[in-house]
Amino acid sequence: MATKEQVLAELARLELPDGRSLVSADMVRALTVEGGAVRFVIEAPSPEAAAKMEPIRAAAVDMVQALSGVSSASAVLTAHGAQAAAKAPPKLSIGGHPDPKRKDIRPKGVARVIAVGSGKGGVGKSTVSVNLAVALARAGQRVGILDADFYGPSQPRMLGVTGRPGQSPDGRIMPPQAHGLKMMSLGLMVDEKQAVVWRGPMLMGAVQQMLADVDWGELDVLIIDLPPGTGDVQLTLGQQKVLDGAVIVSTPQDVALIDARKAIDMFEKLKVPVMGLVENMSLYICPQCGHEAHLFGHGGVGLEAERLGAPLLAQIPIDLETRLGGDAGTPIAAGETAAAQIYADLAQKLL
Ligand SMILES: Nc1ncnc2c1ncn2[C@@H]1O[C@H](COP(=O)(O)OP(=O)(O)OP(=O)(O)O)[C@@H](O)[C@H]1O
Repeated sequence: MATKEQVLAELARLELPDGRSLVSADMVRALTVEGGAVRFVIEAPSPEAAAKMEPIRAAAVDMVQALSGVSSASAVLTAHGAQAAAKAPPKLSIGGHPDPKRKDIRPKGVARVIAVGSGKGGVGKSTVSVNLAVALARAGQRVGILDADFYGPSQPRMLGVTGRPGQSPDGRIMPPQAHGLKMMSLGLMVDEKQAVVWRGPMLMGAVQQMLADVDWGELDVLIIDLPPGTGDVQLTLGQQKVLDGAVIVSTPQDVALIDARKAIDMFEKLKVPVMGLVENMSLYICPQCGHEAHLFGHGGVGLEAERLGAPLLAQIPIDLETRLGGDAGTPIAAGETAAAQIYADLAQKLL
């Protein structure tokens, strides 16, 4: 069986026009080797560079395929959003009341829209959203993530995307790409201080624009990272029949669970199927001695899932690497740790 190191060593032999290799130019992302099947993402510095790199991608796949112990190889070419952003600042402005004439805001090319919600803030909803999105992309899905947590947009930081998105020739917003995902966030369009004073109609207008005015293209799934609670954004998305399902994140702590119940009730009233619950910060395993501590209680989310007849989709421990990855713009699910495996399993369950 080939190892990741052997694959990287092989890719390091493939020379780019500037003399560097895919490895020395730090373009290889999300490399996985599973039972002889090798998958990776080549992240180009800009969409223009990516457009010229198809022959490199094909050559890289051929080289890896020829390695002994490799049964199949595939690579996806993406472009990093930040550079693209610098070249094409959008003229489109976000903000303003929703257009009542615009009824159907669900993006046409998107097969499924899944919301990730929570009752209470700070339970890890954005962390779960982005890592689930990355895990789905690693499982071969075409995935987008819409950061609709307008009061605290964290996806740009969690995915390491800065700068403003580009604009397509027909005037739509081009979502930046990172870690194999298309991403859009109000945090890329307006000053954070501006958005926090927005109320109902402004938020609904922004939701409408970020779904309908963004060129999401063809996607298998769009994950929406909701604001915490049961506010205007949730109502707009539910009433306008945008959502196919919702995943609820909670910690096992009672105060979080009480609020999670309210979020679940709201989705039920809106006739959005609750696909399951995720227990985040489920336990802490001491890296020194292996002792398990249930800092926020134990089992509460599982009991709630049972009461609802909805699956408990995952139990995610408190993990330093998860927090560090989130702060550094490298979601933990893009790596090979135990936490990454939990997200891969969560993605499989949802698939
Ligand atoms: N399993 C985990 N292990 C360690 N840290 C975590 C875990 N889940 C989330 N965090 C950290 O907790 C903090 C809050 O997480 P996050 O922003 O995802 O929560 P949220 O519910 O989206 O919050 P908000 O209500 O502000 O939108 C972040 O610093 C994140 O890195």
